[in-house]
Amino acid sequence: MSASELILAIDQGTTNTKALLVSQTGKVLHQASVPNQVSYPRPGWAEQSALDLVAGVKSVIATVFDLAGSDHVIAGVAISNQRESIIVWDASTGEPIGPCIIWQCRRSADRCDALRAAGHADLIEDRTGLALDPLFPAAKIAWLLDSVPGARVRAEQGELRAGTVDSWLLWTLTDGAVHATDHSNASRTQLFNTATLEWDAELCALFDVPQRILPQVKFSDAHFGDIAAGVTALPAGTPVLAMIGDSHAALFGHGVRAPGTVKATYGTGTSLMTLTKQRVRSRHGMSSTIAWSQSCVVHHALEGNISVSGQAASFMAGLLGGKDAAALSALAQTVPDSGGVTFVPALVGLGAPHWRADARGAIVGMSLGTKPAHLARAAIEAIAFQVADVHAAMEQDIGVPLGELRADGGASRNAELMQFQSDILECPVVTASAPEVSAIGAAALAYSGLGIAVPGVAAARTVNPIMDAQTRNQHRQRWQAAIAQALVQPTSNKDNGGHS
Ligand SMILES: O=P(O)(O)OC[C@H](O)CO
Repeated sequence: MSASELILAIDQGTTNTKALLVSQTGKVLHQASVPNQVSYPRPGWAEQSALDLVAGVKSVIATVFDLAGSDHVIAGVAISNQRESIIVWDASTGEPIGPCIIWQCRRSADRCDALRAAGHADLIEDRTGLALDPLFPAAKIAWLLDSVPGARVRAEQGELRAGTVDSWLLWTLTDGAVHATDHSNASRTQLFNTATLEWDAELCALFDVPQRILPQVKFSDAHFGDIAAGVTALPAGTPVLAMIGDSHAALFGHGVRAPGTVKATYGTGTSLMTLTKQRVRSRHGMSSTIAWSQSCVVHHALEGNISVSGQAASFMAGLLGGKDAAALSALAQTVPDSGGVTFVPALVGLGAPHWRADARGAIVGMSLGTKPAHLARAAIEAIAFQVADVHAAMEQDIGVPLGELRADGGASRNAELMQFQSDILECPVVTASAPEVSAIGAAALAYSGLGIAVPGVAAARTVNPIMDAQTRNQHRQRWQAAIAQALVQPTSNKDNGGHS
């Protein structure tokens, strides 16, 4: 492979869709990004247009292809994606039968509750490593099949296909030639048995999902298929050489190949992940998941997924009439602390380690002295507090103190947040020199299949704790009291999308 042959990595996230041209040394040579719309049609629901996601991918590919010019040859494509978001489409027309129901959506909460009430939660977690929760696609697929007229019959007759975003993009980029996913994405569906490495017939029956509509599961560094003629700016036949969930790709991008290092990706939500020697069952609210499969070997991990973290800042910015998360962060810096105000961004329930779909957001501790800057500060601090909760639970599962935390994603560039994170965790936080670690990780995985070892993204700086123990404990107690408040708030049926 000559040095001019490069991987184009797509990072299809909830908030943005990006494409990056990544060199054989892991350097980002060109990149493009477009924002995505998310709709919230009812309390607790969240969805995107599946066709808009494809349009965004085509647009960023075209921009990067143009920027690459004739200097570079695109040897292949790597896909990293928002996980647990599901699309069901017509196999002959490629038309989605409904929206892309995204990971944050809670519309299938009643189905999960029914399975729990029937005593199936333990079996589901035992086989998939995932706590029964509407975050995961299984119950969402069933919801779509039952809500779109005629869909269930069509699914049973083999006329429909279902898949997570990687699978949907692969289908469209190959013009319907390939219906496949990788082990990391399959392991997030709550239908994949991570012990047998197959779709689990019993789980498909429990969730009422016909197995025949699910994609073929391949190794994350497989040759998944080839880009079809006229679908994108890329030449026909450009191979798709890697697919991997974004959080998993970030761990790979940090250069982590063995247990012992934990990373946090600060995106719309935040995911903490660490490799494990084998498949484990968490006892402290973590997910046991497949990190990736490479060179025909499956690697397992523990993960704690926080549903709303970076998004807590943009949400609070909106409430306060501010422009965006960056403006909120600037406002937060005008006060030395939150003035005793705590914000729990349980805006779609709480994920790890609590797993309470019925929890709702809470702002506690306000007084007549509370200013918008205190609320802004509380929103930034909430990101760090949630990460600390998952970190503590993960440490309990692992049984030994976790060392430094590797940080990546947009909010990892916020110096004040990283300092507060280190202070609350009482451990060093090492930030990555490039924020786009997921895309670089996906590219590195594709390169690895071509025999090229891309180094992990270098550290930008190490942030050490400076907070005194008494202040840290006060902060932690304040947070725990607020979490308790968020967990006891009554949820009306309407908040679950009208389901009882
Ligand atoms: O859209 P992101 O980058 O926040 O990632 C979403 C996660 O993959 C959901 O599990």
